[in-house]
Amino acid sequence: MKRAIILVLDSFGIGATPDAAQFGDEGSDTFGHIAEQCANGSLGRGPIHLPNLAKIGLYHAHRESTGAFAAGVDQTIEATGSYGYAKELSSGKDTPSGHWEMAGVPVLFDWGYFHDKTNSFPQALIDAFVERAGVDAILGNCHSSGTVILDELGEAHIRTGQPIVYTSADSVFQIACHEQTFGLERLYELCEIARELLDDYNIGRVIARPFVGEKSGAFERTANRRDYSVLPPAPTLLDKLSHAGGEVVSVGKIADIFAHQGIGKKIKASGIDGLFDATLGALEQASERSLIFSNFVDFDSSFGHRRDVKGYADALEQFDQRLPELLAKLADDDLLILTADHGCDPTWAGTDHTREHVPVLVVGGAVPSGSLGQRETFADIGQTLAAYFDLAPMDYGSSFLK
Ligand SMILES: O=P(O)(O)O[C@H]1O[C@H](CO)[C@@H](O)[C@H]1O
Ligand SMILES: [Mn+2]
Ligand SMILES: [Mn+2]
Repeated sequence: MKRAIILVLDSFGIGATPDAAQFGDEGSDTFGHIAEQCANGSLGRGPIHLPNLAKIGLYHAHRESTGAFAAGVDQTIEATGSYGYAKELSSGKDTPSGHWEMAGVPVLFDWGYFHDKTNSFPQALIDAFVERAGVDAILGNCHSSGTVILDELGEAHIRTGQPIVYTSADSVFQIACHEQTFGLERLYELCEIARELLDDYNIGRVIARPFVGEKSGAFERTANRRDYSVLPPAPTLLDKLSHAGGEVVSVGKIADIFAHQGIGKKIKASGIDGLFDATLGALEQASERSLIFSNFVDFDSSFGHRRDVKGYADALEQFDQRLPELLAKLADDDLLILTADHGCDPTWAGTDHTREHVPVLVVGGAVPSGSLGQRETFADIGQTLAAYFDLAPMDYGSSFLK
């Protein structure tokens, strides 16, 4: 059977790219810095232990990317998979760019951004949004971490009914509203209004950020997050496979990231275990010529952006422990690719993504084992899958298949 699985460990970078300085990210290394803090004892836990990822080449890929093994890892584990690391061709270090590029379509234009840290949004945009949304005003209007801003403005939002609107270094317009007092459906309506208004500003995503709780310090964001993305700039591997009669199964937020283009089945799940279970379930049901595409968002949203180094390390180990279950379900011709969409070094200043190499770890008989070396673009993944599924070649990338 020919089935492919892509697991995206959202934000799991393995070392700065050569152009990282242009992003203020020179020296960033999501995996390396997590491993370093685990090994030096500052987190109150021992060295990081990812034996199953190491067996398919994670430690070696990181060493090729940075020049040295990560601190405290077991260097004696032999890498039996195909492993390498990839640079990003896209101009940004955001989630849609990373995912579209791995599906063969890099983002070569510049997104629109709201650069100002305060009073971030143009008055004309705020006026149009407030009027169409039927609210008195907005709260926020600044750059912020999504959890910090809830502590600051969550109570005011409940009191006034005014939506909290914020952005970051990403091309995003995020709207946080309380699920009960404001209403989830109404939040989604506001996001659709914003999506229409923001096309003029070339903004990649509007994100609904529902939350619950009553008081500052006790607010929690829920799994009902929804991303409203613009369409990818060209047909992706997903479109091509779907048109050729294959099936693309989205697990987690993949469908949202691709603006629902080229997706057959959509499976929602949350948490590392929930997403892993959903991926295993999808694989059990998958027929010939299907692609299961899973995004593990928690690495990014719960740990990377939160600068929670221990949380990130623990989550990686949790993921690693689940990996053998998936490997055991692979048929001979299946192809499994583990990768990431950008970095989000939890030891880095600020709360934004970091411009990093991503791991490219491949399991499957079709790809020769050993080092895949440095890949010039994430699009090598899309090109490999196009070849694997006998589709016309993508415009970018070169295949790992010989
Ligand atoms: O701080 P939170 O709300 O998690 O926001 C983060 O999540 C957004 C989408 O990945 C990014 O733009 C980043 O700012
Ligand atoms: Mn991401
Ligand atoms: Mn992110």
